[in-house]
Amino acid sequence: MKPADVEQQSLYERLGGTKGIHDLVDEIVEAHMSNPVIKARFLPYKDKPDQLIQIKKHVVDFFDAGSGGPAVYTGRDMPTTHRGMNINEAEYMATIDDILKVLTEHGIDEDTRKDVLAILYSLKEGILRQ
Ligand code: HEM
Repeated sequence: MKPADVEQQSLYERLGGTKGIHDLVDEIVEAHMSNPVIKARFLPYKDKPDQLIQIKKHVVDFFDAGSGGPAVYTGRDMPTTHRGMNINEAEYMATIDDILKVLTEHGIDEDTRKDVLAILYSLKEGILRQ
C-alpha cells in the first residue's frame, strides 16, 4: 500500500477496526495483569469475570469511538472512572508502555502508534491523581 493510501485510512481502520481493537484490548489487559508496576490494580478483576467483560467492552468502545469507529461509548468519563485510584506517573507510563508494546507486536506501524500515544497523552490530566 502506498503512503498516501495509509494516510487516508482513519485511525480506526489502521487499528484493524472493531475486531482489531477488541484483540488489542484483550492483550493489553493481559499485559497489565503481568506488569509489576500495575498488576495489583488489575488482578482483582480475574475474580470478577462479569465486571471484567464489561470494563473491556467499555475500553474497546472508547478506542473504537475515539479513533473514528462506529461504536458509542457508554462508560464513564476518565476522571470519574479513575476517581479514588490516585494513579501516579509511573503507573500511567506503565499502561502506555504496555499499550505500545502490544501495538508493535500486532504490526501496527510507527505513525499509527504515535497517533495513539498522542491521544493517550492528551487524557493524562483526567487520569492522574484523581
Ligand atoms: C492510559 C490511559 C487510560 C485510558 C484511556 C483508560 C481508559 C479506561 C476506560 C475506558 C475504562 C472503562 C470505564 C468504564 O467501564 O466506565 C477504564 C477502567 C479502569 N482503568 Fe483505566 N485508563 C487509562 C489508564 C489507567 C491507569 C494508568 C490505570 C491504573 C494503573 C487504570 C486503571 C483502571 C481500572 C482499575 C479500571 C476499572 C475501573 C472499574 O472498576 O470500573 N487506567 N480505564
